[in-house]
Amino acid sequence: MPGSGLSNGTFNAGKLSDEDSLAADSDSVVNVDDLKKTYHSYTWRGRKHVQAVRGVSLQAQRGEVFGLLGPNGAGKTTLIKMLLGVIRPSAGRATVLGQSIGSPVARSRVGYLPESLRVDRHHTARSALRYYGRLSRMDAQSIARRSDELLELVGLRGRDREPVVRFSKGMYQRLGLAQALLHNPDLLVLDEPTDGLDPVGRNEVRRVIERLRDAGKTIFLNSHILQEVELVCSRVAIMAAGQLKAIGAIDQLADQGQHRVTIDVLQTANAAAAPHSTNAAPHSTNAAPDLSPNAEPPLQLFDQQGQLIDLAGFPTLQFTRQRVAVRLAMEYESQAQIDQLVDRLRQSGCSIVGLSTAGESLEQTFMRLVGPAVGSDVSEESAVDSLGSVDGQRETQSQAIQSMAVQEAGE
Ligand SMILES: Nc1ncnc2c1ncn2[C@@H]1O[C@H](COP(=O)(O)OP(=O)(O)OP(=O)(O)O)[C@@H](O)[C@H]1O
Repeated sequence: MPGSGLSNGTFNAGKLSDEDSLAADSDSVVNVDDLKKTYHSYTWRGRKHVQAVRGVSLQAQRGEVFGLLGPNGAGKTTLIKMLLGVIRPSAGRATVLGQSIGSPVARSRVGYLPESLRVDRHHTARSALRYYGRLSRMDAQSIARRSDELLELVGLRGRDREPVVRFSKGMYQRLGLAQALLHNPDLLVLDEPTDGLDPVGRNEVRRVIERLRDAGKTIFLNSHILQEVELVCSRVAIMAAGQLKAIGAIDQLADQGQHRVTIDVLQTANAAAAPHSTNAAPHSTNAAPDLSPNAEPPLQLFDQQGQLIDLAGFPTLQFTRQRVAVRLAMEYESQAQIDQLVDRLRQSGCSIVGLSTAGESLEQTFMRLVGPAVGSDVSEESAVDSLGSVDGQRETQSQAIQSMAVQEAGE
């Protein structure tokens, strides 16, 4: 990667031009209806079919940052390629800004930042933008004007005449954002825009994304970095095995999951480690029992009279010893479960010194919905990646358009 070891330079996101603030046609910028893609390929063992996308429907509204999440092989890149018009769907329908995907008008209004943009070493940021502008058939005057605005926007104004080999990865990605914005698209498709960036670089790219969102651009963001998605996206779609597992605001998705309560009980002489008693069901823990000779016996709670507190009604309770407390934690579905546990502890004379509840993180939501990583259905043995040298995640915009022609000719 160019520019390794060099600083990012001072970053000052510039102002957006009126052109950037242009409103899109309608509120539904991306409209996907039961979209499907099956890849067919031939090997010496016969024909293979990979159902990469199996009936996905979703909408992204104007001005929102929409996150697309999913494990490897979920079908995200295939979906993005269909939206960009790089490959044709096998079935279903989709529009971008009211135009059929793949149509020249739709393509002219979509900007794409591939995962790993390749810019020739000899280019400066300015000459690279000139090159991409010419590819998009922009005239020299428009290229110069847009370059000024965009270099300001992405914070590269003072560094625009340096060769890109001196750029850090963050600067490089910001240049990538500028090239994706050159023709002033209404929809931006960003593939892993912050992958491999340090926290400063991530923050810089995030700030540009936020400015674009505030200016009314719609952003479709494919990212593996869940924290990133949590920070910048208003809604997310979670895909696995070619299907949509969930779609909605991050809070909404998390609300459907389990919540966890943690209660700290003051550790007295009575609430100490002890072997299981026979007069009550043992407090369960999800962890496998440690059977080694030096293992500590499981923690249990005793009342003031030294009797084991019966907590068998709370089978998922887990215990950990804190400095001055014993921490009880369990998943709960209703407030009543917390009330019952608190009542039980108080009736037994326990002093509660802390209680907190927490919802799911996006990562927990993701794991709940997706589980262990799963790939798409393959009708025979393993999937074959027939894209060969045309790896969509590494394409520049112009290469993407060229590859579309190649793909379409082949289909
Ligand atoms: N050109 C192709 N020919 C045959 N199968 C393909 C082709 N492109 C992708 N696939 C298969 O389609 C499925 C979905 O792939 P896709 O690249 O869309 O997933 P993804 O979610 O983007 O994964 P990743 O995050 O790893 O990029 C996978 O099983 C993949 O092997």
